[in-house]
Amino acid sequence: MNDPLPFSTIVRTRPPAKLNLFLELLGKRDDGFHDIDTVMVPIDWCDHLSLERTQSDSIELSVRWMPSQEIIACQMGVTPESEQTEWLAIPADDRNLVFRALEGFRNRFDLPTGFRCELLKSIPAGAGMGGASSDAAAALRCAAILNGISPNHSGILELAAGLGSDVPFFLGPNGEKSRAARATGRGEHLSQIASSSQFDIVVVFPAVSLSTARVYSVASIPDATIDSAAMIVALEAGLVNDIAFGGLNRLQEPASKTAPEIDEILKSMWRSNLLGCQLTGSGSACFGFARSTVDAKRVANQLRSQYYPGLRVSHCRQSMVPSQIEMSSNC
Ligand SMILES: C[C@](O)(CO)[C@H](O)COP(=O)(O)OP(=O)(O)OC[C@H]1O[C@@H](n2ccc(N)nc2=O)[C@H](O)[C@@H]1O
Ligand SMILES: Nc1ncnc2c1ncn2[C@@H]1O[C@H](COP(=O)(O)OP(=O)(O)OP(=O)(O)O)[C@@H](O)[C@H]1O
Repeated sequence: MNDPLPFSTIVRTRPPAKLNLFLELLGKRDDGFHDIDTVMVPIDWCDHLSLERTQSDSIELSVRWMPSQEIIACQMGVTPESEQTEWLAIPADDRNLVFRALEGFRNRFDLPTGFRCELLKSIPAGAGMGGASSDAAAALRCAAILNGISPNHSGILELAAGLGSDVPFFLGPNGEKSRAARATGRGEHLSQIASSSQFDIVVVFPAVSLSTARVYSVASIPDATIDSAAMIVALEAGLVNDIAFGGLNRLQEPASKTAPEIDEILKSMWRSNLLGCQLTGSGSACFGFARSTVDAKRVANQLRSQYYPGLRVSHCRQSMVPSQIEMSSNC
């Protein structure tokens, strides 16, 4: 453990979203979780997080949407106050996973000092894109660096797994840089997948957020489960057709029953000539692989105008976990 960095130091990072290219349910456990076999990739749809130490013993968190809540509400054809837009209201108190991560960090390392954190949101919430989990992992790593603790300290991994099943993925398997990983157990056991390709992916968020617990609660375990091995081979070989058409998400059916707009969006995505369209995580966001960068831009524009206002559509590429951290001084 080194000395903490000066109070004037600010660290910044861009927590990425994730997509589940493959997600099989292996069984329901006694602790209320499911054993899963999933393959995830980080993508370049990112939030922005900055963190500094403070002399107080508290956590100050501010959260706002980029470019603004009003612009996003306008794109989606909703008013920020309406009941259907709970996904726009991101809490800045102890309901926020970043707040809980920093609080857990202070307790775990017995810190007398506090944190000031600014979170700029871009990743849709309740979308199955792991936005809150990624923010929490980023907050833990930034907090570690500011306090002279290695981001690979075993305490960071323990805190991450305690915050949520998806959080460890955003630390990278064994803290190593990763473009794809397999997660098993309830999602906290990670292994690296040697993938170096970058694919063009169209990601679509319909204006609905889904509760992960609710989607799992109505899912059934298949009689015969499928293994992620073929997806891993396809990723390692960089074969976009095999990846796209080898996708599986066992939560897609229960999520579509909860939110019928998912099936409608998926049908439109298939019609626009994307390869292998499916739901990510517990939804509601869907994605499909494009045949080229030009095709991805064309399909994203087409879906945006077809549904305007009503969808958030983004042309994404694979990125990397953990996110890179930059340091500056406000002196
Ligand atoms: C759907 C995925 O995003 C796929 O990567 C994850 O499995 C969900 O991970 P997460 O959002 O971090 O979920 P957690 O916060 O750990 O759990 C929320 C709730 O989802 C259910 N849950 C979650 C993970 C899991 N393997 N089995 C479950 O049954 C449990 O009811 C749990 O109470
Ligand atoms: N930092 C955060 N960013 C976004 N939502 C947050 C955050 N902290 C807490 N939340 C709450 O968590 C819920 C959704 O979180 P998140 O965006 O991670 O869901 P998700 O995309 O379904 O994630 P997952 O893929 O892990 O299931 C929302 O109800 C939101 O209010």
